[in-house]
Amino acid sequence: MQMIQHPAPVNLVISSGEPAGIGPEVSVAAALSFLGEQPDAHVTLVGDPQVLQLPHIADAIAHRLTIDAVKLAAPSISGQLNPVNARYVLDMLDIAIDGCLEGRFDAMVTAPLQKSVINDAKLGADAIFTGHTEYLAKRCGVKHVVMMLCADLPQGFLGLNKAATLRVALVTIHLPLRAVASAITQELILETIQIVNQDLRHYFAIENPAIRIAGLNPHAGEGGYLGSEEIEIIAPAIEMARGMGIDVKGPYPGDTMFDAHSLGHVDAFIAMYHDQGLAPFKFVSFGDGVNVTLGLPIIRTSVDHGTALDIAGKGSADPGSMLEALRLAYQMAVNRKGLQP
Ligand SMILES: NC(=O)C1=CN([C@@H]2O[C@H](COP(=O)(O)OP(=O)(O)OC[C@H]3O[C@@H](n4cnc5c(N)ncnc54)[C@H](O)[C@@H]3O)[C@@H](O)[C@H]2O)C=CC1
Ligand SMILES: NCC(=O)COP(=O)(O)O
Repeated sequence: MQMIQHPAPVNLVISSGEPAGIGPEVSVAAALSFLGEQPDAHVTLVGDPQVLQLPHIADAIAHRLTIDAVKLAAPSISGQLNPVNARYVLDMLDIAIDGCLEGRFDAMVTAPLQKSVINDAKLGADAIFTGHTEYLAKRCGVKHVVMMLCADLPQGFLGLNKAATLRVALVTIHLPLRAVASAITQELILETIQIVNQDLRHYFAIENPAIRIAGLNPHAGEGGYLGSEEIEIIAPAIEMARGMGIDVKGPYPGDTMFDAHSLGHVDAFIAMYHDQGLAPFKFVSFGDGVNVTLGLPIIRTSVDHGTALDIAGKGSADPGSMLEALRLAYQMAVNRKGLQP
């Protein structure tokens, strides 16, 4: 008799983020919903049980949830940042990263942390802590990673005649605006296009991704009268990528690149800097978007929102983005393993 093998469960790990923010509460709520809908998933939730405040958990999912307890340095009060607990936040991240690198977890999902309090804690790092993305790149020994945000938009929204997915990737990430123009090089743009193209194929099962890329200046430089980066840097990088067989078009003016009609046939939009890409993204999707780090040897997804200190501990935080981050991490892990969901 032929035995049908049940695929191994997909193991996800959650770092529950800044303890004074909404990270712990959205992590618990989303993990329980996700385990309820996905019978072959296992979730390890990392954090201090005092902060996580787990409710009663139904037997049907309790055996697929593990708590990896990390102790806070000092009791946490919702809405009040305490640099003493910054090490705790990084320790949780390290547990998730190490577990993914060692193959104990298939993917990691991060709740929001507060960048400022990590810096206030002066943990001995020589560089400013700018976010998970850069921290993950460093910990994984990768020079270039790409931040990409994704959201499913329903039929009817923005006049869409069918549901579509908006994906927005960034060439530069957490940089002061005045540093952006000098950071943009042909090499950086070409590598960004290559990483987006490769990971959309690998993790998102898109065979030949169609990519649009923005210019830097108003009207994409207006033929050189409003800036020369499009002519000297961006267009040549696009040509190189096209020469490698990548379906990328641009540079488009940043203010008109995102149009609802293109959502059906563009798999990813690439913006030159944080707010060029994330302002339009959050305007249409805030609340259930997902932040993915591309170019890593591991899978990492995250929420599209911050620590929301103003509502932490009040029970009003929406776990929707965290749930979507779990769903996407699961799907990416399944696609990587070549398994059918
Ligand atoms: N993945 C991460 O770790 C991220 C961390 N951050 C960090 O978060 C901190 C605060 O950022 P802000 O710009 O103030 O943005 P924020 O997203 O924390 O808050 C903006 C507004 O949205 C509301 N909000 C956010 N998430 C919500 C949710 N799930 N349910 C209901 N309402 C929600 C907040 O109450 C607030 O009014 C910063 O330190 C930033 O670095 C920001 C984005 C992502
Ligand atoms: N705007 C997105 C953001 O700040 C999240 O950054 P990261 O912590 O995921 O690097």
